[in-house]
Amino acid sequence: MATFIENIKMLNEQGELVETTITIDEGKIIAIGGQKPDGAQVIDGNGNFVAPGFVDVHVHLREPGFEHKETIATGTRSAARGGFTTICAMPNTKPVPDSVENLEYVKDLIKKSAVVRVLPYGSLTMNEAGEKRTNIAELKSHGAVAFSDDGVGVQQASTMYEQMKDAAKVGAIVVAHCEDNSLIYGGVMHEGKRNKELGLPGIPSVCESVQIARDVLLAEAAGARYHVCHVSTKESVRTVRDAKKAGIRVTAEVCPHHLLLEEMDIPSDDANWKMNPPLRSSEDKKALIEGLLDGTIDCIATDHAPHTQEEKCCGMVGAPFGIVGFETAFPLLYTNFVETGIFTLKQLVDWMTIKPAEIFDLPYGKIEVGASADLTIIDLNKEKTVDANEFYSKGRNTPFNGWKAKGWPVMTIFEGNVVYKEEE
Ligand SMILES: NC(=O)N[C@@H](CC(=O)O)C(=O)O
Ligand SMILES: [Zn+2]
Repeated sequence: MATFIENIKMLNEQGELVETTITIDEGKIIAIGGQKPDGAQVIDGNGNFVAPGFVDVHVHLREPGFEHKETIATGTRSAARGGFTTICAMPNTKPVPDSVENLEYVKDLIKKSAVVRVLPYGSLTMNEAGEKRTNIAELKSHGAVAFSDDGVGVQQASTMYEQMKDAAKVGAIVVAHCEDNSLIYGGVMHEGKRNKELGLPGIPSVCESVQIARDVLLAEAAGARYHVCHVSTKESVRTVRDAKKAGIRVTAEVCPHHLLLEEMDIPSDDANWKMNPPLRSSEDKKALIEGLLDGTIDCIATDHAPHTQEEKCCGMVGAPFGIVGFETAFPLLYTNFVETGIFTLKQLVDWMTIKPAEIFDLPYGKIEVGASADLTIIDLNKEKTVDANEFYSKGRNTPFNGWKAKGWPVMTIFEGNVVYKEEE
């Protein structure tokens, strides 16, 4: 039976909101702006905004191996509640998808319990240990969406170079968490002003940018497609900008928290403010926003990284890095950047849909006839306070608890089925 969504507004090419209808059948969009087919089931959009289902190329679902933090079931329900319908799962699980066997195991788990589309990464090195290289061609042919050792940087240049050359041969994308281990200094937050006030060890900005600089040169030499995870510093933005100018095939993502927060916002030694890379200076934050606006940074990714309250209970030293992201990303960005006129609604939506989809060669992130019926219906006027206790994610680790925001997803549709509906 077809589904007919009426009383809905979508963005046109000019970025204006126009009233329309969307007809779905067999999981696909079959008409935009048409009449209700006989017998179709009707969804009333209540005059709300409909966006393509969000695409997030950097998420941590924790299963297999760390189910106490999150499972594929809870993580994908959390994604659906945030409006995400396609998410790329990072490989820092146990086991790591570093072999066909381990990748197939992860794919089976996804098939069993995911409520949205989960595309697993393969790792760059065995067990993400940075030593023995994985077989990129083989993992790609078994469905690895891209390749990363996210959670750690690849320390050895030759390891990265060899993997980039192998990736280039089969058109695979190398996705890098850039962090030079010799420059971490046991830091738990940005090496700047606030860490000194709090008496906590700092991670200097060069820890990230120096590895991006190395990698763009390696990508050039290898002819590889190279994507940088969670860019956080102004030097990183400049390095990516220069590399793009030189014609190197580099793309980059930025996380909502790095656009919204800076080191001086950290209220105390509270591990809900601990993530990797850390919140940087206000100049860094400004450079990230400029980088998005001038196209240096290509897309937004949440880096949804759930951890337990026990792990995050007792200050930054000793706590794991990472914060959850799915259920707050859109409203926080909409409220703080679109309502204030810094981004247009179209820019924000594009950075969360078509841009990441294009980088990763995915046929998603757009509303068009023939496309998968992945849709997010958003009430742009609805105002709500972030309440971590309401999250569908197992993680409560967010620095945004208590923030007021507008623009909440009220319904998420994946392959034609409603996978999230606002409770009321
Ligand atoms: N970002 C984080 O702070 N943590 C991530 C790892 C990562 O994305 O680097 C995690 O897996 O917890
Ligand atoms: Zn990372």
